[in-house]
Amino acid sequence: MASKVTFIGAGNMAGAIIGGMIESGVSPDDIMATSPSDDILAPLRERLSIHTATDNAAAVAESDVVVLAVKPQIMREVCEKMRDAVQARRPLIVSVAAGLPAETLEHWLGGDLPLVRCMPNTPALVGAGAAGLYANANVDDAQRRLATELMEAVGLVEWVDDEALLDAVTAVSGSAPAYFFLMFEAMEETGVKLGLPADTARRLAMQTALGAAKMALSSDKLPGELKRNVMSPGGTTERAVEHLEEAGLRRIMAEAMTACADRASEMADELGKR
Ligand SMILES: NC(=O)C1=CN([C@@H]2O[C@H](COP(=O)(O)OP(=O)(O)OC[C@H]3O[C@@H](n4cnc5c(N)ncnc54)[C@H](O)[C@@H]3O)[C@@H](O)[C@H]2O)C=CC1
Ligand SMILES: O=C(O)[C@@H]1CCC=N1
Repeated sequence: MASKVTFIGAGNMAGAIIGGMIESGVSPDDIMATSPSDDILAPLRERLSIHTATDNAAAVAESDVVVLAVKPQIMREVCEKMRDAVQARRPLIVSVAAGLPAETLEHWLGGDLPLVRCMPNTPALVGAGAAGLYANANVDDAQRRLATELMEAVGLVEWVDDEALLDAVTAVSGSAPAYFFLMFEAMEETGVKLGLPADTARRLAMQTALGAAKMALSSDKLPGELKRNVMSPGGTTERAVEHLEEAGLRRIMAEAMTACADRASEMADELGKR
């Protein structure tokens, strides 16, 4: 991608996408990141050789794509301060913020802009991200391809036609790395109780998750069948899976993911007022 991409905000999510982009071969010369604090930018400059700036408006003036990657709570102030620069340049805007509606973001930036809302996740850092994307009516085909190219550099891309579905994407992939990290913690704790050294239990649990995901992605069988293939009748897995089902794992996942999606829509109500 020869387009100049500027990340407004250089935290966990921007850092993950930038790291993944560079890993996939995008030139650091085409990437800029901004933050009010040079303490955050200096390591990115030194480690990844990207451009950095503390002035958002100046950074926008040279960009083809502007990725909004600050916390939702400060987004309004950040957008309004760079509004004139955005209107002068009219780049493709890509927001990765949870909750905030495209129309509100566009309005804060002065209106009539091509804007893609994206819900990514941090495994983008290792090229294994999973992102949902939604385009507003001003986004043309070339800009849609550009957003796809940007996010495909760091993982899987799924477009949704209904913006409200991004809340579901947040529950299924945006927030979901944390569910698996929690599972790793729980599996390690139990592995230790069962006598394994902590690092052995951790490595085995993580490698097993990687193997299960890789196997399910490359198989033409559905996960239920792959699960049954591990469950020998009267064997060990059957005992564990029966326990998970009886203890309500499906209900717990449904409640947690619904709470996640509800929070995204609540954030839109709290922060997305125009
Ligand atoms: N962390 C995650 O797993 C995911 C985060 N997101 C979204 O990404 C966005 C950023 O989240 P994180 O990276 O986790 O937060 P973070 O707190 O790690 O990063 C935010 C960055 O914004 C910078 N910043 C603060 N004020 C600024 C300003 N005026 N101008 C430019 N930069 C400024 C901060 O220095 C910081 O580097 C949020 O909107 C969040 O909803 C979306 C999907 C996943
Ligand atoms: O927890 C959050 O609000 C952000 C959005 C999705 C993942 N992290």
